[in-house]
Amino acid sequence: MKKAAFIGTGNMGSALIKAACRALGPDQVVVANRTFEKAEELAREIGCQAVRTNQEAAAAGEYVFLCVKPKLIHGVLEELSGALMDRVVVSVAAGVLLADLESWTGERVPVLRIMPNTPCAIGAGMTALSGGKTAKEKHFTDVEDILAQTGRVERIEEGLMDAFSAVAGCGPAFIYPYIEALADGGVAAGLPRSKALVYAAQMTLGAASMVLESGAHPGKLKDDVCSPGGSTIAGVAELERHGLRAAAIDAVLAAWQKNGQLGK
Ligand SMILES: NC(=O)C1=CN([C@@H]2O[C@H](COP(=O)(O)OP(=O)(O)OC[C@H]3O[C@@H](n4cnc5c(N)ncnc54)[C@H](O)[C@@H]3O)[C@@H](O)[C@H]2O)C=CC1
Ligand SMILES: O=C(O)[C@@H]1CCC=N1
Repeated sequence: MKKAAFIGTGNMGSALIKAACRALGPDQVVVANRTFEKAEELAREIGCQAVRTNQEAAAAGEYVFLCVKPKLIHGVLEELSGALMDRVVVSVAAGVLLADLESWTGERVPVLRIMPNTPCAIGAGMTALSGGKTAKEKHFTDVEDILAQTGRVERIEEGLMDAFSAVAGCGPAFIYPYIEALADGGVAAGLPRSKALVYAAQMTLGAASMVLESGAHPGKLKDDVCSPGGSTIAGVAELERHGLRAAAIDAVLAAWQKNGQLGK
């Protein structure tokens, strides 16, 4: 028996599969996808096993990670009914409630939800974890061990999962356009495109690390960059004039509302 089976090898599934292979070793990971060739190609790349059906994956792995679209979770669980004895189901799907997962799997199957993000692929992810009624401490710690190479993992109440998803799950897509736009500004000011992107991305990484490592309020860190009468405050004033903060808050709220609808 392998430790982890993954159903769905798309953007999020493949990021988690790579991290699980690093944490457990590829011999502990089995993967399946609707298009087998896609699972096979990933398995060949990282050395884990690909199987042709979801049932084979569930039969081979103790922790069964469901990495398909929210609307497909119910159907996949119906397909797996009878194959989940002594298994633990871990859903990655946004907006699909633990209570629904429990009703679709049957009461005796422990169920957990996780909300990862794509930077899990390089060990820089932020993932939340919630457990259903029959999930035991061992199930939490086992999932945390499987996710050990994905980055930061935190247990949260399920009621906060949609809000967490909006900030951390969707968040990378709110940051990439910003990095791209900063680089565009750099290009407009004369930097070569390839250099401008590296400078913008490394700066973003550094600024985020300052928030996490210093514990200082982002407002204070911003103030530290703004020399009186200098260039930074001129740029900050432009961001405020264009409503950067309102745009960021509205983006998170729109994603939060949508997350709540995805499982329905
Ligand atoms: N993309 C992201 O950043 C994040 C996604 N999620 C969740 O992860 C799940 C997957 O999302 P993505 O990876 O973005 O989608 P995706 O479309 O990239 O991947 C889904 C994969 O599932 C496969 N698939 C479809 N039906 C299947 C079936 N019946 N059996 C086996 N495989 C099947 C598809 O061929 C595809 O490879 C969603 O539920 C989403 O809410 C959660 C956090 C972040
Ligand atoms: O866009 C989505 O629906 C998923 C949920 C979190 C990130 N991607």
